[in-house]
Amino acid sequence: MLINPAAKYRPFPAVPLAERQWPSRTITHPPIWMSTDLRDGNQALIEPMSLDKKLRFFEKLVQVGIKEIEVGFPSASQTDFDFVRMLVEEKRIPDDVTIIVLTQARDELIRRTVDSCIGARRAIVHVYNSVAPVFRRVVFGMDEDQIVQIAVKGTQLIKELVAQHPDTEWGLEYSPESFSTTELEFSKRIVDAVGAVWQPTPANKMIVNLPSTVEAATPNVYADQIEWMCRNLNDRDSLVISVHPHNDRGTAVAAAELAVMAGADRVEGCLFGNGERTGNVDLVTLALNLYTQGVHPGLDFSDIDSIRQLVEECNQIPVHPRHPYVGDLVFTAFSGSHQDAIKKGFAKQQADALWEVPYLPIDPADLGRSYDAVIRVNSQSGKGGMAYLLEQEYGLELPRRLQIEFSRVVQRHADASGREVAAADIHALFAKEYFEQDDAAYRYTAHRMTEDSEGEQRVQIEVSLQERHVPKTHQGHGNGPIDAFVNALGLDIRLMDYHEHAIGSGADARAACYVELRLGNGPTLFGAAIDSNILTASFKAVLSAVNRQLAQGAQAPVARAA
Ligand SMILES: CC(=O)SCCNC(=O)CCNC(=O)[C@H](O)C(C)(C)COP(=O)(O)OP(=O)(O)OC[C@H]1O[C@@H](n2cnc3c(N)ncnc32)[C@H](O)[C@@H]1OP(=O)(O)O
Ligand SMILES: CC(C)C(=O)C(=O)O
Repeated sequence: MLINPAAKYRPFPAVPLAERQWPSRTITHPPIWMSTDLRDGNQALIEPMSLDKKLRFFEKLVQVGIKEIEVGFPSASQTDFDFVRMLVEEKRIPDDVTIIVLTQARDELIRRTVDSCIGARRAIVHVYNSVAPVFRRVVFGMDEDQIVQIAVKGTQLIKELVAQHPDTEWGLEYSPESFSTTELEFSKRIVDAVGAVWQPTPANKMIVNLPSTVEAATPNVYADQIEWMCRNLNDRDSLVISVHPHNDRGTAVAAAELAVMAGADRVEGCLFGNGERTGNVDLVTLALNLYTQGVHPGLDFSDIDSIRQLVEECNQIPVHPRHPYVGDLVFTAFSGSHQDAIKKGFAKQQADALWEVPYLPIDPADLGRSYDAVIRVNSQSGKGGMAYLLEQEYGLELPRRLQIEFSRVVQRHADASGREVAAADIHALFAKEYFEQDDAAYRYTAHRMTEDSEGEQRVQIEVSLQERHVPKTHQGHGNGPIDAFVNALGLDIRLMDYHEHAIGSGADARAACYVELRLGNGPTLFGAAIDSNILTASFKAVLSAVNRQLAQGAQAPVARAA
């Protein structure tokens, strides 16, 4: 890189726009969406789409609800020409959808383009020529008047040709290509000249598409340019002002949004931002950005994964895992504090209330994505993530202090493996630590209990256990079943906390119990168990905690203090 980039690159000049209005506007309704996936998107593919792929993509765009679809550059390739003919002849264009076909402003190309649409109910011929100084000088070697003549003559020819096919409702779209790097006065001049030929009316508008063919400035500059054009073009009420932002600086979405605030009525782009170089603006992100502001975009992305699948297949380009709204990882949190907040947010979120789940700008369910993938666990995760997964996948509602205790087990595992820990792995770790306990000192076998309504010591219990693989029976009594069980064990146990909940419902319901206790002077530790009988679950949970105490070095057995 250069020490002084100013020797090679110039800053983009600001637009002298007095009292610009767009910064204080908000977007309250969606623009007209135009998909150029089958044209700008297609021309940027390593392998352009086949007829079959184009058709499947077209049908998906229709299903999503896009009403203006640029279907190709029919004069450029036989496939594009054949595709337009197929749509027209096989009557595959719904009544409320309009096809658009692109052509350079060259006679033979215009003729073939108009031919491709004959018989269509409605079609828009999109004609362009590049107007920026560098194109005038380097590519065309023409002055401003000659460049205006290319556009004017092209429009005249289109007008003559379409007049010969009155059964089709024809529209015109004109793009001064490379608009955003062109002097505004010259862009106005050429657009007005095209309008003077086409003669649009408020009832029969002409589309003026103002592309940032190469994005060269911050989005506010583009917004200024659009507001300037909206203020200064002739017959504004007979025009649909369209924008076509490219993403060379990575700010196409912002540029499109600010341009709409500045007065653009229509946005051209591609699903997930395919298109020349860094792509066209991503229509999905734009639409869902609106949706998260409470404005329905008029497009349906409620099964966004199936849309992504089709687009990836047709474009042969994967969508990035961090792509807004659709990427594999965008509804996933690995870091502990994010997981904690998301878990709490989901727990508090009411179905019909305003969306308030921290870190998630949209409800994944609105896009047909599942909550399961929201939280994933690795070494950066805390208790919230693993607790969420255990609850969602296995119905285990761990009390808070148990979450803290068990998260250390998960953390050790994640650090050692260096990998993501799946929900099934977390459950296996939990089962090993609390349920299975390979070297358990005590294992529950059976119990018999009687309750006496008289006196203080009302519960009598006989407990059968395996103690270090030796069958033993103990008797005890207490003022409740757990008290009686603990007394029967004859160990110095102090119960600190107890939680239980049902897993499932009806005949298959089981009880989960979590018991926090201290054995002698040992640490306070949890035990956990699941059983179809709630008392058995709680006895097993006590033994689970005792076993963990002993495994961590407490003396066994510890005699109960007198
Ligand atoms: C910004 C955009 O995305 S615009 C869309 C771009 N898409 C495409 O180009 C994809 C399809 N294009 C093609 O297949 C071909 O370019 C074709 C069929 C359109 C034309 O092919 P060719 O006749 O071989 O010309 P080529 O591709 O080299 O284009 C350059 C010529 O077109 C002229 N030209 C370029 N744009 C325009 C225009 N909008 N209006 C009139 N002439 C133009 C150039 O001056 C140059 O003319 P020259 O050869 O006399 O110097
Ligand atoms: C044809 C025009 C609209 C274009 O694709 C561009 O300028 O990027």
